Amino acid sequence: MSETLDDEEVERRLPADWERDGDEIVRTYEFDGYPSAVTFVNDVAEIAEEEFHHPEIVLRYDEVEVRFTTHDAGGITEKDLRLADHCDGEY
Ligand SMILES: C[C@H](O)[C@H](O)[C@H]1CNC2=NC(N)=NC(=O)C2=N1
Repeated sequence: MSETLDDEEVERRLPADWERDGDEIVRTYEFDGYPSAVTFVNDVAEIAEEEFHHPEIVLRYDEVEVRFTTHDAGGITEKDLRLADHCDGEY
């Protein structure tokens, strides 16, 4: 099982544009409209399934909020940081 990262390491390694919210990391991506937001959600869902590490996603008209935490570990792990990078790569 993945080990949770300590506060300093999360702060140091959190990708730009991501924030920490308790035991989660979160980023809100902005889009020019709903269709492109939905496309992004599908891209994220594909990666999440490939990596078997799934975010909470809130789909709004022109933005998508993505939240990661590692439920199995009860906090933020390497997996969350890695998936955050994957999501940024799809944006
Ligand atoms: C049984 C457990 O849900 C699975 O091992 C996977 C599925 N996707 C997951 N996604 C996230 N974000 N955290 C997990 O701990 C996790 N676990």
